[in-house]
Amino acid sequence: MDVIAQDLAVARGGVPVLEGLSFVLGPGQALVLRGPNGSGKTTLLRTVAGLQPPLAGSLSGTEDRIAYAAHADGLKSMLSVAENLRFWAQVFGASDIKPALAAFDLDPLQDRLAGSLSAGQKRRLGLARLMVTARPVWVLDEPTVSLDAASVALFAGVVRRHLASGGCALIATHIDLGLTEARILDVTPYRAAPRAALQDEAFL
Ligand SMILES: Nc1ncnc2c1ncn2[C@@H]1O[C@H](COP(=O)(O)OP(=O)(O)OP(=O)(O)O)[C@@H](O)[C@H]1O
Repeated sequence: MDVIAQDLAVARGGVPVLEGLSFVLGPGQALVLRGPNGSGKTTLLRTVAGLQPPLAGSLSGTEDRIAYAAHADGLKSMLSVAENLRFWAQVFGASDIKPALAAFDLDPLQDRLAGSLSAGQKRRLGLARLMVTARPVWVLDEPTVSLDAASVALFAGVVRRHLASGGCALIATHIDLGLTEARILDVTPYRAAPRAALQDEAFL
């Protein structure tokens, strides 16, 4: 099933950010969002993930199919690495956390409390969570922040395997993940036109 965005407009804090945006994301495909800071990539990802409604246009193929990895890792600091993964595996009805531990080199850390991990280790755990959701559409916001080169390579491999197994990914990233088959969508041309009335309100 494809994810289809048609003539989508998205807003943040009531202010339109992007408009007129359309794309199709099919099985095995990756779409990388580009654009300067503040251009609306996160807002678009939040909308696709269902955390906020679109201002206009339509989205299909997203319901109950999205695994979203946001800036905040959202880990339970008083649970161990393995307990965190088990928790999410139960929420999503998956059972085996071993492949996720192995893929992100978390085996040696599995009994450590998540709260005691370094920033990069926390990020690896946050991303490992994707693998226990069994969801086909990965929506990733700057997934490589805090990761060293070796971890970026691990992560790129995980994404590649996800695509090869029929999954897809929508990724906002400033770095090149080396996904040669990924398409690029620069959001800059879709910036919403400034609205005088809304801007006036902002100065009140
Ligand atoms: N909580 C918020 N309330 C109101 N406006 C916000 C909020 N968060 C972000 N914005 C604004 O919405 C616009 C789009 O921000 P967004 O986070 O989507 O951009 P981005 O392309 O993801 O940026 P970056 O590359 O810096 O992560 C920006 O002008 C930003 O200042």
